[in-house]
Amino acid sequence: MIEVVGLTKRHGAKVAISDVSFAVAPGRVTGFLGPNGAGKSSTLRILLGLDRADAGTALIGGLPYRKLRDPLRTVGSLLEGSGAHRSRTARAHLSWVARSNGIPKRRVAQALAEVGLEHVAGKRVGTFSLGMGQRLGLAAALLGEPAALVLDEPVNGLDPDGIRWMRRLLKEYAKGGGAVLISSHLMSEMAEVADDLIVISAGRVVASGPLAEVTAGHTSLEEAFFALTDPVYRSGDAESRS
Ligand SMILES: Nc1ncnc2c1ncn2[C@@H]1O[C@H](COP(=O)(O)OP(=O)(O)OP(=O)(O)O)[C@@H](O)[C@H]1O
Repeated sequence: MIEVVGLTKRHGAKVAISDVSFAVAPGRVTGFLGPNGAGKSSTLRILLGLDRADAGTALIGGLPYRKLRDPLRTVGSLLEGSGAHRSRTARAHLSWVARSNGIPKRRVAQALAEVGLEHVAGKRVGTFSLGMGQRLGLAAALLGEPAALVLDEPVNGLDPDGIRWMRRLLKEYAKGGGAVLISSHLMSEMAEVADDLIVISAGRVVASGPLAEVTAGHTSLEEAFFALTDPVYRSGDAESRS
């Protein structure tokens, strides 16, 4: 469903990502895991047509985002908050998104219910907590009933109940055949929700595959992660030092 091949992006002399390749399959939750600054947002911004790569391709359903006819019907996304205007109500915001993307009006109430915001549909977005804003952003992502979801740090700002709810929603979405790509720097989160994992460090993919495969030979995802991302381990110096 999502295919990224050889993606490279520089900001001046700084290489944000280098030769990043991975695939996201339908019916699976794929976790994009890496420390802050590893290149997750840079990759997702290119995938969603918000930035251009210096090399490589990023395809969703076989097309680059900018070539999709009805993007929100193919891929729903959440990057840094809901993007809604503070003076708009949640319902007005989603109605506007629906109208401008050829999505039937009935989906507005449905999406609000799917994220548990139906009781605050008439409230201004400016009064929302961080968690409510995340839910609204997710409602916009779900609006077009897309085949793929791409979410950058979706549990940010959610309380423990909200985190559990988000996990369930993403798992259900994948169970229904959706391809879900979520980024996070939280290992515990990924261990709970991901079927497949892509680990990125310093702009490069250092491991990818089913969660069990990536963690094989390690006692936990945390241990696997440090073994994969610590340059000392990676170069094999860990053994030669002992
Ligand atoms: N517009 C920019 N100009 C200069 N450098 C940038 C720009 N955007 C990203 N970078 C650099 O590229 C690298 C990757 O950043 P990116 O935001 O993609 O990482 P990330 O994994 O999403 O981390 P975070 O979770 O902190 O956002 C970082 O070193 C960052 O400083």
